[in-house]
Amino acid sequence: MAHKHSLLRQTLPALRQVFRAAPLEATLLVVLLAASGLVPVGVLGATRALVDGLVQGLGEGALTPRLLGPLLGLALLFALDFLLVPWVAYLQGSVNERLTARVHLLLMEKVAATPDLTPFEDPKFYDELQVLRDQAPYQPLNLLVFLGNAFRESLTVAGVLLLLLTLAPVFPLILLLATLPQALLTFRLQKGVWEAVLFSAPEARRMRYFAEALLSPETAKEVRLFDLLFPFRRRYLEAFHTLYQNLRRARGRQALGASLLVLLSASFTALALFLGLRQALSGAGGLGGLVLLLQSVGSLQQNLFGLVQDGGMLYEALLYFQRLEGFLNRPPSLVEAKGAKAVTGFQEIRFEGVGFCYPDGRRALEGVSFSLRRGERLALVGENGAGKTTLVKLLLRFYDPTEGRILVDGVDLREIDLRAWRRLIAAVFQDFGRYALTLGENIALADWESPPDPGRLEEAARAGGAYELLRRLGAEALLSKAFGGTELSLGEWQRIALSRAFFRRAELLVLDEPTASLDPKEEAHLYRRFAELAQGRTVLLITHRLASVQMADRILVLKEGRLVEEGSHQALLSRGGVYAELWRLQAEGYRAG
Ligand SMILES: Nc1ncnc2c1ncn2[C@@H]1O[C@H](COP(=O)(O)OP(=O)(O)OP(=O)(O)O)[C@@H](O)[C@H]1O
Repeated sequence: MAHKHSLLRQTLPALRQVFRAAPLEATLLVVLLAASGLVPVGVLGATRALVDGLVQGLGEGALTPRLLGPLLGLALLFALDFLLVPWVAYLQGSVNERLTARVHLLLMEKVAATPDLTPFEDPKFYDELQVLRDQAPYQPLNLLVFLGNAFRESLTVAGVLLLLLTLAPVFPLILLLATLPQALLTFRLQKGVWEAVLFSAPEARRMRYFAEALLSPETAKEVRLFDLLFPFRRRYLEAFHTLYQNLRRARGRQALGASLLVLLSASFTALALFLGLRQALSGAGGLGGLVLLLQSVGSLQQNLFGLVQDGGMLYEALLYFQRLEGFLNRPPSLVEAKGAKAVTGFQEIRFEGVGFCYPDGRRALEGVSFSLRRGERLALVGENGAGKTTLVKLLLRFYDPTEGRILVDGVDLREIDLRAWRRLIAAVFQDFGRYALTLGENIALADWESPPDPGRLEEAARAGGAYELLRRLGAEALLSKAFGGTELSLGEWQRIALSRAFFRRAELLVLDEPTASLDPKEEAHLYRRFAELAQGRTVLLITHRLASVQMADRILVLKEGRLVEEGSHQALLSRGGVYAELWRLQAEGYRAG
């Protein structure tokens, strides 16, 4: 009973998704599958009646109604069987398409609607997402095919056993003994194989990873330059051999065990036939009964083994839907406060003793306090890993501080409506997006709800340095090679990302290394325009190029997660601290160059 329950529990999440994706078609599919599962049972019954009719009518030389009935029945059943095939395929295909789209949509909604980035820090979340994403294109189809087969085969087995009951109760029992042990053993061993596959997931994943590294265009240059085919191929093969050894061992056990049971199966089959023959000779079951018995052995074996063979794929598909359900039911990592305040602007943002540890325990910020007033231009500098980007992530509330708080006009950021807050901000990140959309769309994404406005697009492109590009290619030019569009250089993409930020008429502009890929001319140009562009806006600029920092009203220097210096360029230079040292090093570098 407990087993039954767990089987049901395993099947429910999958069934729920199937019926939500396509309720009508799924119901129809169940009906057709049930019919196709019962057809073989009907064929056995009709064959038995036909044989019995034949024995009785032997020598009469005419087709009696006793023969015509079963004959017609058989013809109809065969016709039905042929008829069901295309319609089952049609429904499976159609439900599959809707189910696959549904699974993808559920994943997209769950992941992209998460307001913060904390889940991505959790390796378990990340792994789950990876598996769910990788298998989303084929597990729905596996489910429909293998669950459908299992349903049909179970019905056939049950029907055949019921039919055998009409001969004598002992027959279903003996035939089950003839077929079930072998099927069960095969199932158990087969399960060993799937588990070897599932549990050796790390190997399978490593294989995929190294194959991907050699096949993808992102790594193509280094692969060739450093001759990475050989080391990566070796790693691939190492993973493959481990996986292969495990699987081969499990498969060998499976074949051996199943062979050992052949004797048992043969004995019980012989016993059933002996009893059947005796019954037929005594005239009790008739010849039809004996034929039924013979055919039942074949049918039971075929269907039980079908169940076993498909069991592995079915198990995996059911597991997939269980995982999906678990993933979708994950509680959100960031819960928005009830009655959050919808802000429309701010006068001052204040960091008060802000500290932050990444969920893996790594401390990135400690005791950071400063304020940023409306209209001010603040630069954030510091060595790699000093915590600059982390500070921006907290400001955008991708994470909440682990100590201290961020106040917007005295209100804790956690009490502020997140969407309203983010609408006030435009940012260019180091890893900005490059979307396979048109050039115009790439820029206007920052405010996609507004109606198209060529004037505004032009203005943003001018501000971000993409105006030439816009004029040359046009707003309708499809970008990114993925869909046959134009590919841009990294610096050109960065101009688009900057224009996107300017497109959103935001109060606060956050620029994290906005010029890393720009040529010196455009960089100088951008900073010269900066005062004008930043007019009335509050700006937070992260940069390693100290020359560009001079346009800031105030500079914050971060070192190992702590705020160590704060002041204007001149004040910090005369202080002779970390900033002055960084400045001296850069200036020397330029002179040496
Ligand atoms: N997702 C993360 N999980 C764990 N640690 C992280 C994560 N992101 C960053 N860190 C760590 O936090 C510290 C601060 O990183 P951050 O990206 O804020 O530095 P940064 O000052 O912006 O550096 P850079 O100049 O290289 O961009 C680093 O030591 C980094 O290793």
